[in-house]
Amino acid sequence: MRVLPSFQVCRAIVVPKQDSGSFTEPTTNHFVPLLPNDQTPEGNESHEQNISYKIKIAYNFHITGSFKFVSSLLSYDSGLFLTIKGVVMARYGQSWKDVRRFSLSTLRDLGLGKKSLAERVTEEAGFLCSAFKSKGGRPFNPHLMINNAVSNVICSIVFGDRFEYDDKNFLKVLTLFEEILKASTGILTQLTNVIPTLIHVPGVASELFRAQDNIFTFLRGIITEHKATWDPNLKRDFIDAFLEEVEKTKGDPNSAFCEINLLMTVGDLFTAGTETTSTTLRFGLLYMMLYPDIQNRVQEEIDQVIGRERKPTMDDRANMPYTNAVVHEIQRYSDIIPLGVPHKTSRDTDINGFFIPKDTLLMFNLSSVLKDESVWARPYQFYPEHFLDADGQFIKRDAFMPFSAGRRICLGEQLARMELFLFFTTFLQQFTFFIPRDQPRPMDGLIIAFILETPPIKGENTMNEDWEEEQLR
Ligand code: HEM
Repeated sequence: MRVLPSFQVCRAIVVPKQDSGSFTEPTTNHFVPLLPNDQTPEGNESHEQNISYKIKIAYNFHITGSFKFVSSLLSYDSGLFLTIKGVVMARYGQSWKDVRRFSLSTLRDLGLGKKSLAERVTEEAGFLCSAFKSKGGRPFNPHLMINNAVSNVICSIVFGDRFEYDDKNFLKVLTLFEEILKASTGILTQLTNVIPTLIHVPGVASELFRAQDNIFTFLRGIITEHKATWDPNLKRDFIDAFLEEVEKTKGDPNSAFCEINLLMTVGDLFTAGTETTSTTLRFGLLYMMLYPDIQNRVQEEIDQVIGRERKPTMDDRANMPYTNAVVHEIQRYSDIIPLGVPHKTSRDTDINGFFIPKDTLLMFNLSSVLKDESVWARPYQFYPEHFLDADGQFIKRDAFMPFSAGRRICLGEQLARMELFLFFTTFLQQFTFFIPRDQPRPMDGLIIAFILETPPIKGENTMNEDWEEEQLR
């Protein structure tokens, strides 16, 4: 493995497919405009090749769903080959393009970027605050409740439904995300990554894919229900819109709109739309507990601009530079997806003197940009002033790229930004968060999983375990 140093825009850890002999030694700073997917030639590959993607098991098992589902598509040849559909892990090509374009336009049709969706988010934030209030000021861990509320936003777009915070089935699904993240750093994953043939040992695959399998069973149930009640004249949600495309393109062997792709895309939106935003929000609350002065300043701004009664709207953001800066700093400092999503060069590539051969796995070191010492005044501190000018006005920073960049930039960025601002502002409008007096100060460090996790917060844990057990019983 060779680490390419000092990129101006985005840095990459490059993992050569075979030998590293073909790499030239970097000598100067290099500019990398997020490489591989932007440069893939379109064209004469077969449909099957277009959707196949070679990648190491450590990444496969996070994202691609149940082993049973993909098992027939697995083969072994100095690594694992999977046929992957959906958006997140789909190989750059026509199928990915069609599904990404469709997903973006359907999300817009269903309210993304419009007032109606912002109102849905504020409504959900209100439900969540009521659930917080029901704790009567006692310490508790808001982990699952926040996940549930955030997930409800993407669920209402994709499934046309939300789930109550005490819905036992849904809470079980939410705990599966954590299982997946924990397993991602587990010993079995590491071993399988080093010795991919292990996947063929009976029991290994089912253990690795157990949680995904359960998530996909849940999603299959929802899709089956939709199919049973589908009315072509009524577009209730994303699944209905996708079913319409499946119907329209029936008989076209090259169509991306097949049922497997429906399941994978719904899985992508559901998982990507739940864990990322809720983890960021939990980091936000953690930082507010750790830095009460910053929390006070946000609350003062909320009092001035919104007051205590009116619900926050997206229009408020322009008048709230400090809060906006804090929300950005939460994302910069928590840096929850430090290595982005892995990509692969689909042809030999030459970038400013680097030769990167075809089929090289690339991981983008987003962390090196979000914590770049030459850009940020205090890269390793929580410092909202990173996003404020001398007059206290909000400033955009080029090196703020938690959503990555290029053609594969996060599809849900707009939704995530809206959710972060509205949830966070609603929380601080209604509550002050602090560490229980008898508890030690939690760390502001990170737990490494595929995405980074908040550390356990002791005082909250006690309550949470009771609460979670109570909910799941
Ligand atoms: C704070 C919240 C979020 C963060 C930090 C985040 C970050 C990211 C990152 C780093 C990538 C990889 C980009 C790349 O491959 O270079 C990504 C991809 C993606 N995200 Fe997000 N994301 C967030 C929220 C969401 C939400 C709410 C959705 C749901 C709509 C979503 C859907 C996706 C999808 C579908 C992709 C794959 C895009 C593609 O490959 O074309 N994300 N996200």
